Amino acid sequence: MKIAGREEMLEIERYAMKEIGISGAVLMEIAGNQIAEEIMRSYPDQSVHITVLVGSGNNGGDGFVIARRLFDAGYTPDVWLLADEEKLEGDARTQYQIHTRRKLSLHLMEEGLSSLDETLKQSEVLVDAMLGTGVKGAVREPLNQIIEQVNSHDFHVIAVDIPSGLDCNTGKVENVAVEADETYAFTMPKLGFFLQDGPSVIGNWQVKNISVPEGLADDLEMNLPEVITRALATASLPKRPQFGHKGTFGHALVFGGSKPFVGAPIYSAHTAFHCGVGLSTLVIPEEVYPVIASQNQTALVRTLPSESGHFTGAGVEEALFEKVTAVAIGPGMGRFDQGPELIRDIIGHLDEQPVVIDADGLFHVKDQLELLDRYKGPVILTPHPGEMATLTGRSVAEVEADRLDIAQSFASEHNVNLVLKGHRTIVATPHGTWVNPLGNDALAKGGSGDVLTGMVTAFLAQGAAPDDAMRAAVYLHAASGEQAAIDCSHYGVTPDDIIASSRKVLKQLEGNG
Ligand SMILES: NC(=O)C1=CN([C@@H]2O[C@H](COP(=O)(O)OP(=O)(O)OC[C@H]3O[C@@H](n4cnc5c(N)ncnc54)[C@H](OP(=O)(O)O)[C@@H]3O)[C@@H](O)[C@H]2O)[C@@H](O)CC1
Ligand SMILES: [K+]
Repeated sequence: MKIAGREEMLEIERYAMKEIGISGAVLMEIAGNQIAEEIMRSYPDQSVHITVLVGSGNNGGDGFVIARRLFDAGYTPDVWLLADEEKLEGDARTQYQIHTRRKLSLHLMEEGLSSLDETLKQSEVLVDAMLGTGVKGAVREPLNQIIEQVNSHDFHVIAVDIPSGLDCNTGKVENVAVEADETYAFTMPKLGFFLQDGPSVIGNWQVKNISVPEGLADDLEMNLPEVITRALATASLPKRPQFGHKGTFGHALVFGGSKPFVGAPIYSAHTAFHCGVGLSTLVIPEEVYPVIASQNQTALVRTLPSESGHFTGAGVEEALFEKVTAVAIGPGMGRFDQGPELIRDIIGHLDEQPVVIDADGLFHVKDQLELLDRYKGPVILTPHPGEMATLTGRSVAEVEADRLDIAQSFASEHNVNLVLKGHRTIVATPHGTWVNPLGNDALAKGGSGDVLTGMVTAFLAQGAAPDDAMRAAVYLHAASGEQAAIDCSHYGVTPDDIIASSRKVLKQLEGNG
């Protein structure tokens, strides 16, 4: 499922009208109908109090269609036009004229905001058709006040195409946006659903087909990001030959650990084991061996010389990587002077196996990014926004404000594969970008990233291509977090719970495939 911005939606709409010959009024009619039908399905009792708030653009035009369809079906919605009638033009004006010529009831702004608030107080369902993809900048008077009023009430809010006030491209809410329970997006979800403030205002979202095929985006050669749907995640999992032996399923090697961080590499190696690898091996500093060995039951353990609880950089040799099919560097590794050299040395000894770099592995690689482009095998980086800021020399705020573009351009510029973690994790390769629609606060905990590293490494070790491995892993990780929160509460989820839930989720995905 592709994700579109404002300009792409306009281009697709233009194409549908000009080249396919579906007029704007027809598109609007289908769009409005689709949402009216959803409302009627959810609220079969026609006495339900529905309020439709209509703005001056085409989003408002959709609102008029929804209202008319509801009247036709025996409902009596309160419809408010929140703009000057003179301002309406084009298809929105046509819909307004149909509404008024049919003498369907309509409230106007002259009635005043307090009268609108009286209506809102009695409403059970609110349809937000004030502003759509065409919003520019901060919401102006009086709509900003009206949106605040709307948000202060406790009714079911249905946003038409996008919650009013949310920027379609950036996901930024400049001053105020409708907090929707449900958003019905036409043709495609919008970029803003997944960025910045978007996830917190869109509620549950669904796409409605309005007779504009999604494939049009490809015909128009739009290189759009895609949503990692459950089906895509399932298709991205490595295939498992039924009669394989442990050698068939790969060998993941995790380089990490230090005195303060003994748990991290264990989580990664342990996760890899739970996600299907035949073997996983931990390579850790000698001094932490006793602690790690006592806590680890699934991975083989190798040690390298250490000093003050960190690797010294010595001891990396080819034999470490024999029969290894994917390597993760970084979990719990910490920062130490020889770090950059150690990373160079590890990569220098690899034989084109995929390499995942995470945590302080990223810190050690930040000043030698050319190493990544030069390496002949696939490189996968899994930064959180802070690590991405370090890699790019920007602030965390800058990274968060422009996640998608920063991830896309970093992947292309350095010829790497990137998982930019966050509330809506982004997967970027030099050839494409995907957005994970899942994830919750239960994942925001130390150790959760190490589990994700283990998942990506596991799928790579089993032969998945980098984009497949990253998509499968980020989806599985987030779905496991959601499942764990159901089982153990949002407060109580630990990395071990995410690992345990991942088996449940994998089982569901296996059933889907
Ligand atoms: N694409 C498709 O295939 C289809 C699209 N469709 C629908 O069209 C929608 C896009 O419609 P659109 O382009 O007319 O823009 P829309 O969101 O109604 O807003 C424009 C109005 O908002 C106003 N306004 C702007 N900023 C503002 C602010 N900060 N504060 C206050 N006001 C502000 C602006 O006023 P102005 O700034 O010009 O004075 C103007 O009046 C789309 O979301 C979907 O619902 C469907 O009908 C079917 C097919
Ligand atoms: K809207």
